[in-house]
Amino acid sequence: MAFVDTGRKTGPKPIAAGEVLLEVEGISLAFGGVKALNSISFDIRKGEVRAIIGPNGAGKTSMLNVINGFYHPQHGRITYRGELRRRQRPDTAAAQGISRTFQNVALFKGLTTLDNIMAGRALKMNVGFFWQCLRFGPALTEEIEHRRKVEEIIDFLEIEHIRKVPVGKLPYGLKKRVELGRALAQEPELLLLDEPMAGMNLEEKEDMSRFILDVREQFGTTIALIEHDMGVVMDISDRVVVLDYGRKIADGTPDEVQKNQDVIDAYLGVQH
Ligand SMILES: Nc1ncnc2c1ncn2[C@@H]1O[C@H](COP(=O)(O)OP(=O)(O)OP(=O)(O)O)[C@@H](O)[C@H]1O
Repeated sequence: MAFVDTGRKTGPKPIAAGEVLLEVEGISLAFGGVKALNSISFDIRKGEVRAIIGPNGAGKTSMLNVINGFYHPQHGRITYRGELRRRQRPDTAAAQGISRTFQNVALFKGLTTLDNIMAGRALKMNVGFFWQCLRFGPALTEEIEHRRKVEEIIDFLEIEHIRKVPVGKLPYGLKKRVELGRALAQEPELLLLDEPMAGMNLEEKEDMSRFILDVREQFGTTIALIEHDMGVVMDISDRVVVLDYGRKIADGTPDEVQKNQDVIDAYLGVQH
C-alpha cells in the first residue's frame, strides 16, 4: 500500500522568536510549613536570556525544579509551547526540550569530558539496546552521528584540550563548562542554568557569559538562569524576574529592576 503525503506535518508547532515559550501561572510550592514559592507568575519568551534573581532562600532553585518537573507545585500551572503541562518528570521535560545544569556540578567524575558529554546524548539515542551492545549496523551509524554532534559541542566550548581528561581532575570553571556541554548535547530548546558562574573568577565569568550568549546566537536556545553576580545579570539578560521570600517582587528589563525600590530593599535586607 502506498502512503500519500498529505502535507500535514506532525511534531511541535514552531514558536517564533519573541513569542511566549513557557508560562508559569500562580505557582505555589510548600515544604511542610515553608512556603518556597507563593503564587508566582511570569513567562519566558523564545530566544531570550531570562534571569531569575533574589537573595538566598528566595525560591529560585525551587522555581527551576518546578519548571523541569523535579518538584510538583501544590497550586498553579505551567504552559509549554502553548500546551498545558500535566504532572511531569525531569526526563519527560528533557524529552520535550528542557535541559538544566545544577548549582553544584553534577557530572560523572571518573568519566572523561568526552564521555560525560556523550552521556548527554542518551536521550537522543533511537537504536535499541541489542544493537548498541553489538556496536554494529544502525548502532554504529547512530554512534558516529552522536560523536559528530559531541565533537561540535567540544569545539564550540573550546575544551578540545581536556576531551580525554576525567572531569574529577578538572578545575571548577572547566567542570561547569563540561556540564554546560552535557546539557547542550540534548539540543535543548530551553536551557535552565542554576548559578552557572558560581565559584568562578572574573576571567572565567567573562568566558561563561560569552558562551551563554553564543549558545543563544548559534543554536537559537532560550536560556533561563539563576545568578547572584548582578554585573553578569545586567550584562547578559534581556529580562529579569526577582523573587524574595517566595514572592515575585519585580519583573522587567535589567534597567527597570535595578531601579525598583522593592528590589533594592530586598538586597539590603530592609524589613517591611
Ligand atoms: N527540598 C526541600 N525541603 C525543604 N525545604 C526546602 C527544600 N528546598 C528548598 N527548601 C526551602 O525553600 C526555600 C527556598 O529555597 P531555594 O533553594 O529555592 O532558594 P534559592 O533562592 O535558590 O536560594 P539560594 O540562592 O540560597 O540557592 C528555602 O527556605 C529553603 O530552605
